[in-house]
Amino acid sequence: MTTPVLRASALRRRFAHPSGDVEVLRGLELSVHGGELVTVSGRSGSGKSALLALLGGFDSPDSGRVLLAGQPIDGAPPWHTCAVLPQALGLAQELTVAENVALPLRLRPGKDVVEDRVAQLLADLGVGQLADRYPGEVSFGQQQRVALARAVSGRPKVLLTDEPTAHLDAGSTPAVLRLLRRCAGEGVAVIVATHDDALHAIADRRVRLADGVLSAA
Ligand SMILES: Nc1ncnc2c1ncn2[C@@H]1O[C@H](COP(=O)(O)OP(=O)(O)OP(=O)(O)O)[C@@H](O)[C@H]1O
Repeated sequence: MTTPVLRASALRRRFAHPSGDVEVLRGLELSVHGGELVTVSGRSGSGKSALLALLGGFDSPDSGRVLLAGQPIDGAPPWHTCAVLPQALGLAQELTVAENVALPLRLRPGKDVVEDRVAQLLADLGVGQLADRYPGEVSFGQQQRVALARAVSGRPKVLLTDEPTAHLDAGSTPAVLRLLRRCAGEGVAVIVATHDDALHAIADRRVRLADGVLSAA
C-alpha cells in the first residue's frame, strides 16, 4: 500500500463564540491517496469548510496534525502541491478569466503551454467563450467553473473543493464531474465537500462529518 498524500490525524478545532464555544472537529482522522476522489458530506454547519481550511493550511488545528506528501504543513502550501477551491472562489477581479486560470502556471512554469492549457480547461468546463471577460462580468456559476479551472491548472497533488457544483444548473454539472474524475485519474488526491448526490455518485469513497469526526457514508 502506498503512503497517503494527505493524512490528517487527531484534528481538533474549536471556535469561540459569545454564545458558547463550538468544537467542530474532535479528533478527526482522514487519509487520502493520490488518484482517490473522496466526498465529504455532513449537515450545514457540521464543519466541512473548517476541515478543508485545515487541510489546505489556511487555518491551524488546536491539536493534531496534517501531513502533505509526508511533511507537516506550515501555512498554505504552494498551488502545485495543494490547490483549494473555496466557496468564496477568490478570483482576482482585476484579471480576466483566462489570466486567472493562467496564474498558477505563470507562478510555476512547467511543461504546459500556458495558453493551450488555459483554453482547454475553460472549454472543458463550458466557459471557453468567457476567456477575455473579467470575473465581475460573468455569472456566479460561471465564476465557479473558472475558479475550478484555476485550481487544477497548476496540476496540484491535492485538490480541495468546497461545494464545486453549488451554483450550477443540471446542464453544467457533468463537465465538473468529468474534470474532477479526470484529475483523480491523473493521480491527484481530490477531496470534495458537498451536499450534491451527483458528486457522491462519482466518488471512490464517501465519508460523512458528524459530531466532529468522519465515518463512512
Ligand atoms: N473562522 C471561524 N470563526 C468562528 N466560527 C467558525 C469559523 N469557521 C467556522 N466556524 C463555525 O464552525 C461551524 C462549522 O462551520 P463550517 O462552515 O465549517 O460548516 P459547513 O459544514 O461547511 O457548512 P455548510 O454546509 O453550510 O457550508 C459553524 O458553527 C461555524 O459558525
